[in-house]
Amino acid sequence: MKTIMVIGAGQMGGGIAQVAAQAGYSVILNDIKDEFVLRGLSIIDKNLSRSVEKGKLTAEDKETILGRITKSTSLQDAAAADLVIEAAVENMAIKSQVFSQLDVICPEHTILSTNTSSLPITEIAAFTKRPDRVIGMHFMNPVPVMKLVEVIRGLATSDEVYKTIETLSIDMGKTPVEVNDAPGFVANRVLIPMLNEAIFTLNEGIATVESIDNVMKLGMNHPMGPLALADLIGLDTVLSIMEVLHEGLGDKYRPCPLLRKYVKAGWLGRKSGRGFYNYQV
Ligand SMILES: CC(=O)CC(=O)SCCNC(=O)CCNC(=O)[C@H](O)C(C)(C)COP(=O)(O)OP(=O)(O)OC[C@H]1O[C@@H](n2cnc3c(N)ncnc32)[C@H](O)[C@@H]1OP(=O)(O)O
Ligand SMILES: NC(=O)C1=CN([C@@H]2O[C@H](COP(=O)(O)OP(=O)(O)OC[C@H]3O[C@@H](n4cnc5c(N)ncnc54)[C@H](O)[C@@H]3O)[C@@H](O)[C@H]2O)C=CC1
Repeated sequence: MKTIMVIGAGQMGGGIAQVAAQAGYSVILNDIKDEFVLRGLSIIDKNLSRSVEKGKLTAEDKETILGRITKSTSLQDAAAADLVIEAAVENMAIKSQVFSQLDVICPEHTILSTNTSSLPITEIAAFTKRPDRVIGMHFMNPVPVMKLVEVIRGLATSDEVYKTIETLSIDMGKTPVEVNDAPGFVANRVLIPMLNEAIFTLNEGIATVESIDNVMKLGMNHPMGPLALADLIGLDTVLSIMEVLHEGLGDKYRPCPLLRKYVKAGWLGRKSGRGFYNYQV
């Protein structure tokens, strides 16, 4: 495997492109607009500069890594990819469009993977004529820091494709963990209801934003509180995942109305400058 195309240059796609380029792969970073690709590249540049300042990389390494990433705003560029990692927004209509187009554009050997947080891999695979070559590759945020990749097989995913992705994840410095195709897989089945419950706690006036986060940081040693973590993930993504859990697993997983209200207001967390906290964008 030589060339990886990453679709979506947001916080996840940018991070995935960075670790893939650091692992020596040629990366095509794709988004719908040039400005989004440039924004993704500038975050990668900033991350690598920080590593240079800390003495973890040389300035020359940084340039070599950046030199492995090419920009793309056309899905047709996937014709050159051995693997595609899709990290566009958490929306089945968009993913279905992307996967059905990729199936036509990509050579037969190309593996099509998705970084979806919660959507069924088997259903995404069914938008292609190569369901045996479709797989879930679920990285955690922030990608350059977090070790886990959940690897999720669809019903038809071949053993060969699973093995390739397992090996690639290790090459990228990650630890793959195999989980079955079910709403939210393991990570988000367990994590996101906790974030939703923290939002209910806020909505019911039980404590302030800071107090809720402090309880979980000081009491449970979580590196960040649930409301700060929801802001990091993106409240639109948290809501999409809760909706998948709600639809697939029942009423226990009802999204908190305050979460819906924030998303409707465009308060999406760090990426929009406002969520449970305020940020500079
Ligand atoms: C929604 C889904 O589908 C699945 C998910 O991803 S769920 C979310 C999973 N992620 C989490 O739970 C994250 C929980 N939070 C944490 O682990 C930590 O708070 C954190 C890693 C984000 C920040 O750690 P911290 O110690 O508070 O801050 P800080 O000292 O600034 O950073 C620690 C290191 O991470 C790096 N880092 C932090 N944020 C980064 C980012 N966005 N990109 C790249 N590197 C980053 C820093 O440069 C620093 O690196 P060094 O060790 O080389 O110095
Ligand atoms: N935010 C998180 O903590 C995590 C998110 N994920 C998943 O990763 C995916 C991306 O999430 P984020 O990076 O957080 O979102 P984001 O909102 O930061 O970025 C998404 C990017 O996809 C682009 N995009 C939208 N439609 C596209 C298309 N048709 N073609 C190419 N690019 C397109 C957008 O312009 C945007 O730049 C989602 O499926 C999400 O569920 C997975 C793990 C963690």
